[in-house]
Amino acid sequence: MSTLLEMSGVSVTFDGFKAINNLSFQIGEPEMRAIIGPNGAGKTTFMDIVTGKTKPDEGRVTWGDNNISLLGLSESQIAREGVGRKFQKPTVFEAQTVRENLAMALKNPRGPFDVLFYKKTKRGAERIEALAEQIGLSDSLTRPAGELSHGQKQWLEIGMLLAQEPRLLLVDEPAAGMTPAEREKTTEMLVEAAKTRAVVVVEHDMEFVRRLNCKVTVLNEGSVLAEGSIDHVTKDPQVIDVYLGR
Ligand SMILES: Nc1ncnc2c1ncn2[C@@H]1O[C@H](COP(=O)(O)OP(=O)(O)OP(=O)(O)O)[C@@H](O)[C@H]1O
Repeated sequence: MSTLLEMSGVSVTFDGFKAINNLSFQIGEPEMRAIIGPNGAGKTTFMDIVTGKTKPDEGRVTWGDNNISLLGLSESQIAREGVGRKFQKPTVFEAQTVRENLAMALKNPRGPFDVLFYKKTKRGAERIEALAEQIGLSDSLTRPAGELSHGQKQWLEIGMLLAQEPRLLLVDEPAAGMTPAEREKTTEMLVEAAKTRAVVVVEHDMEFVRRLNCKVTVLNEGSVLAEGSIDHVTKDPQVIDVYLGR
């Protein structure tokens, strides 16, 4: 496993308040990583830094085989480098079918206007079917996305992100609002995705985190408080004190 993303000594201050405080963090490729921590620990800000939405005051953020700095890149350049982000609320095109949503999201070497190309060619159709299979929506390809359940919309959005073949997928609280069965399926989907890329999941649901069966980073007050297996971090007295014991 090689290092894909490295943050070192990163700090961000909002109105005099250090939301991220000398944070160092590494993620490998491929790797599944969970990030947990109390409200205000800096989890969202961390993702904002990776995607270029927030620029740190200090520190380095390097990426990829040539250790390029992400700090000089715009949000769209970072997305093109292969960073995908799934926000908590699903944002799919409700009036379009599942198939059309996936077709729109596919990385298209012929340019952004050629949705029909993907719908009509064999390769495009196969890719859509494979993605639908991966997200458990094979039977729903012709349904408008607006008709899907909350969990299914989340899966569709995960599929749309996977269509772009990100090297790093950031996922914010995927389990929120899902039924236990949907959560289980979501776990399987993310675990599968993390076999070929880096996936970083921010989640409060500890059962969900346990099932991801991966290294866990605990953030607190903008820094790493603990890191390791779920059993390691859940036994850590400091983690119990600031997060789990509450
Ligand atoms: N744009 C901003 N301006 C001012 N303060 C901010 C801004 N964004 C975040 N903060 C503050 O920075 C701290 C870290 O926030 P962040 O949203 O990253 O935490 P979090 O770990 O994602 O929390 P939660 O679990 O509640 O989502 C919080 O105290 C928050 O109020």
